[in-house]
Formats: sequence, C-alpha cells, structure tokens
Amino acid sequence: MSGRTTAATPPPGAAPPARHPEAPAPGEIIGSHYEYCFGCGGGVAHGLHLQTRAGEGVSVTAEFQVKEAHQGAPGLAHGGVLATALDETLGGLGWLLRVIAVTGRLETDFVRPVPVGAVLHLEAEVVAVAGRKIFCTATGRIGAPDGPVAVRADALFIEVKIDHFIENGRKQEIQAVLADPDQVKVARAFEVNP
Ligand SMILES: CCCCC/C=C\C/C=C\C/C=C\C/C=C\CCCC(=O)SCCNC(=O)CCNC(=O)[C@H](O)C(C)(C)COP(=O)(O)OP(=O)(O)OC[C@H]1O[C@@H](n2cnc3c(N)ncnc32)[C@H](O)[C@@H]1OP(=O)(O)O
Repeated sequence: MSGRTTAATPPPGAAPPARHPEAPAPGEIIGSHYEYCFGCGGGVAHGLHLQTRAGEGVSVTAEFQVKEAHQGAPGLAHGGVLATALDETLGGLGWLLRVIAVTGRLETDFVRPVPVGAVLHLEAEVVAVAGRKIFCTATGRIGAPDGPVAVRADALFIEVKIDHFIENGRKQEIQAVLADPDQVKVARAFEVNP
C-alpha cells in the first residue's frame, strides 16, 4: 500500500533521472556531508550514523542499526527516527545527480514495527526529475536487503544552492563550516554542475 499524493508523483513530461558522469561508482561510500548531521555525522553521539553507498543507476543504499536511544514504544524504533533514516538515505541521492537538494515533502508508510537491535536495510532511488524538483522513493527492510519491508517513502526533494544554508543556518555553525577547508570542499563540490 502506498499513500503517495500528487505532490510526490512526477508530472507528465518529467525526465527520467540521469546519473552524473562524476557520480561515485556503484559500491563507493558517500561520506558524511556534515559532521554534526543527525543522520550521518560522526560527531552526534545518538545520531543514526548512516553510511550511504552509491548503487546502480541513480540509487543509494544504507544500513541503520536501531539503538536504545531511538525508541518510541518499549523496544521499538520511534517512527520519526525511521522517517529520518529514510530522509537521510534519500538525501544521499544528490551525490548521484551532483546537485544539492533538500526535502520538500516526505510521505512515509510505516508497514511493520522495527525492534531495537534490528538492522534496517535502506534503499533509495530517483524516479524522475522536473526542473529543480527531484521525485524519489525509498524502502527500509528488516534484517537483510531482501527482508520484509518495514517502512517506505515517496519524496520530493528540491534543488537549492549553497546560499540556502548560508542564508538560513545559524551564524556560529555556518562560520565554523566556512573556516574548515574540507567542509568547504564538500559544500562546493556540486557548484559547477553542467
Ligand atoms: C557553506 C555552508 C554549507 C554547509 C552545508 C554542507 C553540505 C551541503 C551538502 C549537502 C546537504 C544537502 C542535503 C542534506 C542531505 C540529507 C539530509 C536529509 C535531507 C533533509 O532533511 S533537508 C532538511 C529539511 N528540509 C528543509 O529544511 C527544506 C525547507 N524548505 C525550504 O527551504 C523551501 O520550501 C524549499 C527550498 C524546499 C523550496 O523553496 P523555494 O522558494 O526554493 O522554491 P519554491 O517554493 O518555488 O518550490 C519549487 C517547486 O517545488 C514545489 N514545492 C516546494 N515544496 C513543496 C512541497 N512541500 N510539496 C509540494 N511541492 C513543493 C513548488 O510548488 C515549486 O513547484 P513548481 O516549480 O512546479 O511551481
């Protein structure tokens, strides 16, 4: 069952996604975009620590082990945390297109409860692109890449420029990022996008 709305459905005339020639090779790990990202940063003690990997075509995979700090009901993952795992995995698709994009809409189906200790195997792919709008989908399966589907999402990501972060982020973090040459390299990597 899918609760996809028209907002997350590509309009007629949307283009099939094109893998960028400089996209990471299938199997290559896509590094964290920001050390203090709750989804992928190594600097967040109770974060999800997702490590996303490039897949075939315009797709990515990742694994998320549910920890005690991620509970909603006793012994079960919080739905918002699972949505975050889907969102972060979908965010990795920007690296395959070589665009910076943020979540505009995330429509999530919770199909099965996910116990603490379980590993959620996540997969996301771009379905279509229309201008700045990137239509994509993701699933999270319990225990194995072909395990039972626990969560799935349809999403609309919107391409933005670096200024989106510079103009909207809190000053102290933005200044710290701009002072870090490695982080600037990550942020600027997509600016020239033929
Ligand atoms: C130097 C410092 C930089 C440091 C950064 C470091 C690294 C950066 C690299 C990568 C980071 C990138 C991503 C992170 C990766 C993963 C994390 C997971 C992803 C997230 O967690 S990310 C956070 C949550 N996310 C937001 O924080 C967005 C808040 N939001 C906005 O900032 C605006 O809302 C925005 C920009 C989305 C759009 O604003 P806008 O003004 O640019 O464009 P506009 O409104 O015109 O929309 C254009 C077309 O999209 C349609 N549209 C828009 N929104 C829609 C919706 N909700 N439903 C249906 N349609 C929608 C319109 O209807 C129109 O469609 P049409 O063109 O057909 O009319």
